[in-house]
Parts: sequence; C-alpha cells; structure tokens
Amino acid sequence: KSVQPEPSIRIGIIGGGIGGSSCSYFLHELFGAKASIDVYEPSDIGGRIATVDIGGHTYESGASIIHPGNMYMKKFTKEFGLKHKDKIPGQKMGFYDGEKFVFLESDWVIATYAKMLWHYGWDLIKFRREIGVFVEKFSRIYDSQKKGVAYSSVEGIMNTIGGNEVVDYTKVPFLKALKDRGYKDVIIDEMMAIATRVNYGQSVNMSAFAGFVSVAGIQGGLFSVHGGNNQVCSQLLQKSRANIIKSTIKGVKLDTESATPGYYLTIAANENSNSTFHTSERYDIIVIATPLHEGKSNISFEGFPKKITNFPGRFHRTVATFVDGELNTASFGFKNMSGCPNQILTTKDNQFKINSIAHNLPIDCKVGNKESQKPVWKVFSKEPLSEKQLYALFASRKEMKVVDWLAYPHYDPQNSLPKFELHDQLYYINGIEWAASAIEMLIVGSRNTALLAYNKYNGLNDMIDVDFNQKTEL
Ligand SMILES: CC(C)=CCC/C(C)=C/CC/C(C)=C/CSC[C@H](N)C(=O)O
Repeated sequence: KSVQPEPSIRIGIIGGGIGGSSCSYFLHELFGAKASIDVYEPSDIGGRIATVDIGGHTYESGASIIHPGNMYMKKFTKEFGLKHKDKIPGQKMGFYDGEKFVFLESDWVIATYAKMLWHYGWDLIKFRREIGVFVEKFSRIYDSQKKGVAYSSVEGIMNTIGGNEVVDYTKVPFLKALKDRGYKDVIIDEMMAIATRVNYGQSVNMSAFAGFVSVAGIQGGLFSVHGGNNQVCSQLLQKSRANIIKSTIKGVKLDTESATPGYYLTIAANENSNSTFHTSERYDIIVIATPLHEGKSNISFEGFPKKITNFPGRFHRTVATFVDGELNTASFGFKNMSGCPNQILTTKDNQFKINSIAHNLPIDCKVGNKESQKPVWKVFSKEPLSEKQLYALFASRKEMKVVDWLAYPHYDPQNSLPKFELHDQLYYINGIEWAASAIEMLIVGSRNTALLAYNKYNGLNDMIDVDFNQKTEL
C-alpha cells in the first residue's frame, strides 16, 4: 500500500469564483500531493457566474456565455461530464435605436443572414473573418501554457497572443481600431455598439481588445452549461481537493521572520466580516482571485518592502433586472408579441435607459419539456430601473429580482495592465480582467498564475516571461 507524503507546501487562495477554483485545479495538477490548498470564499461558490431563482426556476445571473473557441471551458465541461444547455427555438433578435428597429431577425436563418448581408455589406464577412483570425491567435496562449510558460504580467500574455499589435489593442479605442481597418459607420454604430453595450455595458470608445472579445461574444455557436456554469467551479474545487473556508480575508501580511517566503492571512473569525476578532494562518503561496480595485475589496497589505496599494481604474456598474411578466410591446411599436423580438438589443442610450431587454431561459431548460422553458425578461441597465421605467417596459409583473453589481472594469484605453506577481509568491489573477473580462480569460489568468507559482517555486526561471513569438521550440 503506497503512503501519500504529508503536504509540505501550503497554498491560500482568496476567492472561489472561476479564477480561484480553476487556479486551485491547476495548482493541484502541478504540485500534486505536495501541496494543501485552502480556498477562502465567504459567499456562494461561483462568484460572478452565480445564479438567481425566480418564479420557481433558476437563471444565470452573471457571465452566461462561452465561446466555442474557449478551450478550457470546453475541456472542463467534457471532463466533468456536463452537457451544453439546450438551444430552444423561438428566440428573435432586434437591434433598437430608441425609435425603431434598425435590424430585425427573420424566422429563417438563411433569410436573416441575407438581410444582414444586405444591411452591413462586405463589412459583415470581413469582420467574421477577422474575429476568426483573432480567436485563432488567442489559441497561441493555450500552446504556450501547455509547454509550461508563465508570464509575470498581463502584457506578456497579450504579447504571446499577437505581439505588439495585440498589446496595442489594450491601449487604443475600439472605434479607432475599427476605423483604421476601414469599417463603415453603420456596422460600428449598430453591431459593434450592441456587442460592447450588451457584454460590458460600455461603448465603442472602450479599449479594442475588450471590444474584439465582446464581439466574439455575439457570434454563433455560443453555449452555456446545462444546470449552470457555476457547476464548473464546484467540480474544479472538488477535483483539486481544496478545503473551502467560508470566511472573509481582511489582510495579507509578509512573514519577515522566516528565510523562505511566506505570508499570514488575517481571517475574519466568523461569517460576520465586521467582527474585530481575527485569526491568522501562514501560507507559502497566496493567490488573490478577487478584484483588488477600489470599491471591490478592502484587503490590506502589511509589511511589504514596496507598497501594494495602487490599482488604478474603476469597475463598471451593471444592473440585471429579472422580471417574470409581460413586455409592454406598445413601447417598442408592436401590438403584441407576434412579430416583436424577444431579444431587444439597443444601439445607443435611449428613453428607457437600458442596454438590452431579452428573454432568458432557465439553466436546465430542455427541448421537448415546455415547463422547463419558462422565460423571464432580463434587463441590463447602468442604474436600477425606476417604477416609471418598469411601467414603460412591462405590461404586467409577477415577480422581480435585481442583481446590482460592479461587473467588469471600465475599459478606458488609458488604463495600465496590472501584474500577476505582486511579491515573490503573492499573485493576483484578476489583473487579466483589465485586458478583457470573460470566464475563459479568468481561466487563462489562473493557469498562468499556477504556472508562475510552480516555476518560481522550482527555480524554473527560463520558463517565465519567455517571448513565445521568438522561441517556439520549447
Ligand atoms: C480575443 C477573442 C476575440 C476571443 C478570445 C476568446 C475569448 C476570451 C472569447 C470570449 C467571448 C465571450 C464569451 C465574450 C463575452 S464578453 C463577457 C460576457 N458578458 C461574460 O459575462 O462572460
């Protein structure tokens, strides 16, 4: 009978969302039984990919879509025996400019494509091709991670994806990148604007990299996990044999006494995070898997030679209002739902002050089971909806739930990209969100962080910050 060695490395992860859970999985894959992993998450596992219950069904409350080119989410779904959520027919999309629908989907796919081609011309084909190339470039990061390469900064990852061109995408407005490529105003003002508004609540003035990712998020073939994307997080934590601790972390303190790098986590002793009674635990490696920006967390850093405080930029407020009720179709120029789209995406700020209003289906809906297909309306807006706005949008309301959250960074091209490495063995996954926030982006960031910790711990310095564009023979 083989005897398992006692773990000799203690790893603490702050946050049990997709970043924290996938990092736990990758760290376990790399360090094996040598490491014991504690994941601190005071709320539900899943973070921003959690769910909301309404009218007796469960719906995705946050990040809900996965791109078919997202290799890690595809791998995890398969590995954990999860299925894709069924596609239920009858979803009809319309682009609304505040006065009229500038584009309305047809009941037939071919007719919709022909209409789109007529409306947007050659730009539509050009852009589809360009996104394809972009997604292919993105796969270079999977190759470099497979070979064990890690980057200490988000910029290193961008450089691997596409050299200076992609690094620059994080620094120029999407609008400029599109104009430089010769796109006409109609596709920019409608389709590109919709992608940035629906996916990030922002506009084409946001940085180009996040703009490209947002457009990838309105392509065909997108999926989500049957039963909820957050199952991936629970499975990842289970596979990594992590201890899940329901406590709030108040601070990280450098261990200055020991010869080897180490950190103390200050832990709120009970679920009341305001309690003044704290405990402390020492770890060899710490991974922060929660945003550190202003308004998002108040973790303090103590005893570090260089102050860890400066995380410039701000998070963007997104309000998701779920309504079990009837749309006021007259507000959109229709007598009833016949002919009226149930996926209304707005091209610009409008009288309703909404980014989109769309039918949302339960996480476990099934083709052939009508009861499981109960849609609710999900409205995205920048501010909570007033009673007057709700009255204009809905003819009737049975139940309503509001998720008001600081969802994504505000993508100002002036923002600088954070580093993954905050100190010797103190890491920050969510820095990657400042290039673009999506489930897959956080997994890419988390695998990078796990590789960085592993390479550093084992002195594999030649596997850190390798210019993958120059050196592919690794
Ligand atoms: C760089 C490009 C174009 C693709 C790389 C792969 C990638 C990260 C694709 C993600 C596409 C996607 C699902 C975008 C949605 S934006 C964020 C969304 N609202 C969410 O909450 O996840």
